[in-house]
Amino acid sequence: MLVINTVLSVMAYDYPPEKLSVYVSDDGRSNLTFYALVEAASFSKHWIPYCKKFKVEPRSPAAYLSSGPESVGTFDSAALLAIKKLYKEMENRVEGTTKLGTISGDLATQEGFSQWDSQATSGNNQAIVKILIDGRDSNAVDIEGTVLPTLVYVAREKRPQYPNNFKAGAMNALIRVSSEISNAPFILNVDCDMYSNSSDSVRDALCFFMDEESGHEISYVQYPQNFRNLLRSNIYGDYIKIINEVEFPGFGEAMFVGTGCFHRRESLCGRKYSKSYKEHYQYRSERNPQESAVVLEERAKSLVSCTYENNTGWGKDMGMMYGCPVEDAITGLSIQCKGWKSIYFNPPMEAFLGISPTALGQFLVQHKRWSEGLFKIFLSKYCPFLYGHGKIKLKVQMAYALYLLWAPLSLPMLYYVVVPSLCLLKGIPLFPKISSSWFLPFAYVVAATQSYSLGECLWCGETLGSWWNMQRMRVMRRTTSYLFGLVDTVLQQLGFGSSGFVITAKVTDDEALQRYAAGSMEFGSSSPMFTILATVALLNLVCFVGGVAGVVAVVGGGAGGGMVSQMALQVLLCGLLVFGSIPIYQGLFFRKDKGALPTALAVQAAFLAALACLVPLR
Ligand SMILES: O=c1ccn([C@@H]2O[C@H](COP(=O)(O)OP(=O)(O)O[C@H]3O[C@H](CO)[C@@H](O)[C@H](O)[C@H]3O)[C@@H](O)[C@H]2O)c(=O)[nH]1
Ligand SMILES: [Mn+2]
Repeated sequence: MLVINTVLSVMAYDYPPEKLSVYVSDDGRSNLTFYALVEAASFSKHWIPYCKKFKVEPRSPAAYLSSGPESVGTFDSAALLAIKKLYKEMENRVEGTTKLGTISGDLATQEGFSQWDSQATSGNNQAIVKILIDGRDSNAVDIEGTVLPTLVYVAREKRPQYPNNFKAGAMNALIRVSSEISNAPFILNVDCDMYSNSSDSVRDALCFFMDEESGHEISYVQYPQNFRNLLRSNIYGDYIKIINEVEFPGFGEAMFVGTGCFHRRESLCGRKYSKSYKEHYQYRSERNPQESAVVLEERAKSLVSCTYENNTGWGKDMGMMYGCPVEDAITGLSIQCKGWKSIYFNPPMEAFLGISPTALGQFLVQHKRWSEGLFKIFLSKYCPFLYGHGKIKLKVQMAYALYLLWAPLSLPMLYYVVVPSLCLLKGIPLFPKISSSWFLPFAYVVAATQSYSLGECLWCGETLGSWWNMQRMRVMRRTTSYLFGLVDTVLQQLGFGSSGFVITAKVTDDEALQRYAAGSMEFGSSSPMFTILATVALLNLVCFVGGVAGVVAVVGGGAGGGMVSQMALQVLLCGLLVFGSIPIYQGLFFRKDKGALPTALAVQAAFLAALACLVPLR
C-alpha cells in the first residue's frame, strides 16, 4: 500500500497525462507488488479524475483520506464516499492477498503473473518489464475518457554472481527502460516510501529548466526531503529541518539527496555541459505509435539484464554512480563537476513526504550507511577539494566537506565522552580553573556553539526539548554510527570487505509504533552499537558519582578549595552526559517492554565500563 500510494500520487500530478510515465522498480521482484500495481492501475481510473475535479491535495489516496477531507471547503460528499469505498475495497484486496502470500484463482493465470515461476528467488531471477498502462493506447483512459499516464513495472535481472549495485543499479535500469518506452527529457526520482505532497511540483521544477536565460545550464532541481512520521517530541533528534532550512539554502549548489529530485535526462546520462548546449538543444522524445507493447517490453528487458552494463560507462560516467552507499551525493557532485548547475528548491508546501526510522537501531544503521558512504567520497578521487578544484566554487567544496567528514568526527567525540569523565573519577584536572583567564576561550566556545545551535533550532520552529534531543542524538550518532562508518571505510581502503546498502525498515509492528508515539526510545535488540551506548552511559554514571564524591571529600577535608574551580568543566560535561543518557538507563534497568535493552547487554556493558575505570591514566 505504501508503494502504490507513492505511485498514485505521482500519476495524479497536475500535468498533461500523455506526457507522464511512471516506472516502478521492484528489486524485491515480488508478484505481490506487481499485483498491488495492477490494482493501482485500475483504481487510478477513478482517482486521477477525482483529484483533478476536486483539486485534491495531497494526491496520495491514503494521506488524503486520513487528512479529514470531510471538513475542508466545498466538495461533493457523495463522490468522496464513493472514492473512499473504492480505496478501502482495494486496500482489503491488496492486504488480504499479502496475508495469503500468493496470488490465487483467476488472477494467477492472467497475463503478467505467469512470469513468476516457482524457482526464481529474489536475488536470482530473470528480468520482468510489464507495461500496465500504455499511454499510447486509446483505450487506456480514465472513467471520464481522459488518457492515463503510462505505468510500467520493472524488475531487473539479478544473479548472485553479478553485483547488483543496489539502489544505483536499480535507478540505472529504470533510466534505460524509460529511454526505450517514453524517453522524456526530464526524470523525477522518488523513493518508494515518499509520496508527492503537492501536485504542482512538476510545473514548478520545469520553471527552472525552461527558464529562457539560464534553464539550459541546470542539471537538476532538488526538493528537500521531509518526513511525515516525525513527532514533535523528536525523540531521535532528527535535524532534517536544520539541514533543509539553514544548511542547504546556504550550500551554493544543491546536494542531490536521492529522492524528490528532477533530473535532466541528458546530464544524468553523462553529458557534459557546454556553452553550445542551448543552440543545439533539440530533444526528441516522440514515442513510436506503431510498435506493440510486447515488442517494447522485450527490448526493455534486454536493457536490464545482468550483462548489459559490461564494458559500458554505466555507474562510472553515465547514470547513478556505483561503489558508494550514498550514490546520490557522489552522482550530484560529479554532475556539478561536469559544468552543470543545480537548484535547491524549498517551496512552502512540502513537495515530498517520506518515512523516517522509528527505532534507534534503524536510525543508527541508516546514519552508518550515510557516514561511511560520505567519508568514502572524501577519500576517493572524487574528494571535492581535488576533483572539484577549479570546477565548483570553494564554498561548495567546503559545504560538501561538512557532510563528507561526518565519520571522522567520531574520534573527538569518543574522546570527549570517555577521557574527561575518567579523569574526573581519578581527580585529574584537564581544563583550566574557572578563575584562570584560560577558562575564557573554553567558556566562549561552549556558549557560542550551544547558543548558536539553539537559536537555529528555535528559528526553524523546533522546541527546546527537541533541541536537547538533537544534542543527545548527536553524541549517540557520533559514538556509534560514525565510528562504525569510519572503521568500515578504513578497512575497505585497506582492502577488507565491501560496502552494501542496508535498507531502512518500512514496516514496524504496532506495539513498537505505540512506544514510538509515546516518545520512548526503541532498542529491543542487541547490537554492538547499543553496547557502546550502554558502556558510555554506565561509565559516565560511575565517573560522575565517583568524581563528585571525590571533589566533595577533598573540599570537606578542608584542603584545596581550588578543587571545585579546577574540576567544574569536567563535572558539567560528565553531568550532561549522564543527563542525556537517561533513556539508556531506563532501557537498561527500568523498562520491561519489548523495546528495552537485553539483560545480557547490560552485563556486558557493566563489565566493559568497569574495565575502562581500571585503566591507569597516570
Ligand atoms: O538494493 C536496493 C536498495 C534500495 N533501493 C531503493 O532505494 C530507496 C531508498 O532506500 P531506503 O531503504 O528507503 O533508504 P533511506 O535510508 O531512506 O535512503 C536515503 O539515503 C539513500 C542513500 O543512502 C538515498 O538514496 C535515499 O534517497 C534517501 O532517502 C528505496 O526506494 C528502496 O526501495 C533499491 O531499489 N534497491
Ligand atoms: Mn527511505
